[in-house]
Amino acid sequence: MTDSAAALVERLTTIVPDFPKPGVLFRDVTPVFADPIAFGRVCEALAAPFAVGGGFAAVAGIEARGFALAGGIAAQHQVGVLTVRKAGKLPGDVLSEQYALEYGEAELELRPGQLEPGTRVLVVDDVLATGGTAAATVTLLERAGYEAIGFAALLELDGLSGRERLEPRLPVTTLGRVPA
Ligand SMILES: O=P(O)(O)OC[C@H]1O[C@H](OP(=O)(O)OP(=O)(O)O)[C@H](O)[C@@H]1O
Ligand SMILES: Nc1ncnc2[nH]cnc12
Repeated sequence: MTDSAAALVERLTTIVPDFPKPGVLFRDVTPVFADPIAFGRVCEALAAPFAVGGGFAAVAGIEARGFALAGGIAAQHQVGVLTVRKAGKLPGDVLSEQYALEYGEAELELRPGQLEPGTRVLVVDDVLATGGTAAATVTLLERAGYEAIGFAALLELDGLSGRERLEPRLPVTTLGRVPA
């Protein structure tokens, strides 16, 4: 039988204890990216709920693992990619947002003016934990004048309220829930 995208994520994701800090159970999804069948299939599954209705005209990938997913989805749907990067990586004028993580503080940046105002953008990342990263990304996209139409991730971590934080702002799809 053909494995579903959710089954592939469950089977291929590995758990790394105490990374990047003691006490964190890190979910490493990079084996999903390395598997040619799984990568295409998860990209299809992440975007499918958002391809109906008005669809999306761009995909925003969050550094770092969101970049791979955004590229895969964008190629399948023939739309462009926006890269949402950690502070200090993008040249020129940037919009910045600070946020809190499961394991620290960080800042994300986006170059404005790359797409038409009102462009419908799907936001993608590997893992939804507290939702701080995704919320900061949605804020950056809105500040740039775009419409964030949904958030999609491979995994969400239970008990960190990421979904609860995001759903008042936009629809959320993930391919699996795992303990934090
Ligand atoms: O929902 P949150 O609590 O905000 O956490 C989710 C974020 O944490 C991880 O990235 P990380 O910040 O570790 O950076 P990396 O991609 O550079 O490893 C993950 O890839 C998400 O982007
Ligand atoms: N436990 C975790 N595993 C992978 N990515 C994460 N981002 C935040 N928490 C994470």
